[in-house]
Amino acid sequence: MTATLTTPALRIGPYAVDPPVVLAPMAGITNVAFRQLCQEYGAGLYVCEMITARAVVERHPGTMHMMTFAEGERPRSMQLYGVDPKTMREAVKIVVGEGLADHVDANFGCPVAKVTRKGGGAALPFKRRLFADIVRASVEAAEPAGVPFTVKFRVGIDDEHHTYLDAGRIAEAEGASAVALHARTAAQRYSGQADWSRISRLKEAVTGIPVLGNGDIFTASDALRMMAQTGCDGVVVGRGCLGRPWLFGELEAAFAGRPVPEGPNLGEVARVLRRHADLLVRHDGVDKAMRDLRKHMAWYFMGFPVGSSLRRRFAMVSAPDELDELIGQLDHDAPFPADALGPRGRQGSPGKVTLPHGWLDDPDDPCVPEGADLMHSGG
Ligand SMILES: Cc1cc2nc3c(=O)[nH]c(=O)nc-3n(C[C@H](O)[C@H](O)[C@H](O)COP(=O)(O)O)c2cc1C
Repeated sequence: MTATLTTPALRIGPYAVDPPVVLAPMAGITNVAFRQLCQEYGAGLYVCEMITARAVVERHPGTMHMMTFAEGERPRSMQLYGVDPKTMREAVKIVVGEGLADHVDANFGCPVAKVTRKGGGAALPFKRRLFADIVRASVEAAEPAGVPFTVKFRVGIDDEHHTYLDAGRIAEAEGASAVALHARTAAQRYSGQADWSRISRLKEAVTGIPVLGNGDIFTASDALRMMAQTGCDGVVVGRGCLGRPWLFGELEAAFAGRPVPEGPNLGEVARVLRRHADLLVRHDGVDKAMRDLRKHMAWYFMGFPVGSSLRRRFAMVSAPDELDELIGQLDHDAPFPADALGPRGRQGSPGKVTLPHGWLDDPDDPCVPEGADLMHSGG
């Protein structure tokens, strides 16, 4: 039986997301060029890099540039990060009111110390009332324009402080259009395995809006397995598509019950890499494009027979001509490595989550520390 026969269509507000696949927001990765590249392989919902709510309100020029979408990219899906209801309301009002976004997601999953130390990211859902206030304020700002607001979070701070079931119930009660769970705690960072049984439990707790599952989808069959095992309404794919934008084509085929195409050989990967470079140059100019592309090189060549000195040269490429010259040196016939599981991107080791003093003493204390809405990148 195929997933299409067992899986009802995913709807997020007014949008049918078919196949039920979402590109995870990834800071420094899911810019307009990368989204466009992924969208060339398959349909789904493609979320932009995380944008700081305060920077939107202050109309930070770099932030406004991050809100670039390709012509015809619909829905324009934007993730915001904020820690207080007022700033989030204002930011949502701006991006919705000025027609910059058709879907707004909020990031409550960031485990980075400089964020959790201020009570943001994955620390925030522990403060149930504050979390509810932020969701309500954002929904109130988005709803009049018919723009759905969704929420992404982790299992909790650590194994002693799980927040996901309450976060899901609160988000639903306050009018969110869907929730997405990265099935790890903040203390886990990206280590170990995502615990998909948490997604099943969230699905039982949240019955009126779609529940999206996230964590460790590296192949199309992982996605089908997550849907079948957890009953989730859709999947969110992060590190699995790094250096592998064609994964979205494989997901589309799998969800339609078609055979999943073979992975590309090295020559085809080089063509994808070249296309990625072109898209980046078009949006950002050569210098920024090459800087951005360099971080994707190791992911593109993962498992392929590319010598270390050639890899190093790719990782320092500074111009499209040079890229072409290096591509010419690759063994284009090298087949896709059958045993490569795919790039895991950043893994990070587990560790204690840095929190504001006394944060865990009172889960309902809605205080926000001074200067909490800091600029940052990371998820
Ligand atoms: C480089 C990188 C940047 C990320 N940035 C964000 C972010 O800005 N917002 C967010 O909600 N999650 C962010 N994440 C987390 C992913 O969206 C996703 O939840 C996580 O990678 C788990 O999914 P995966 O196992 O498919 O990678 C980031 C992850 C990575 C690897």
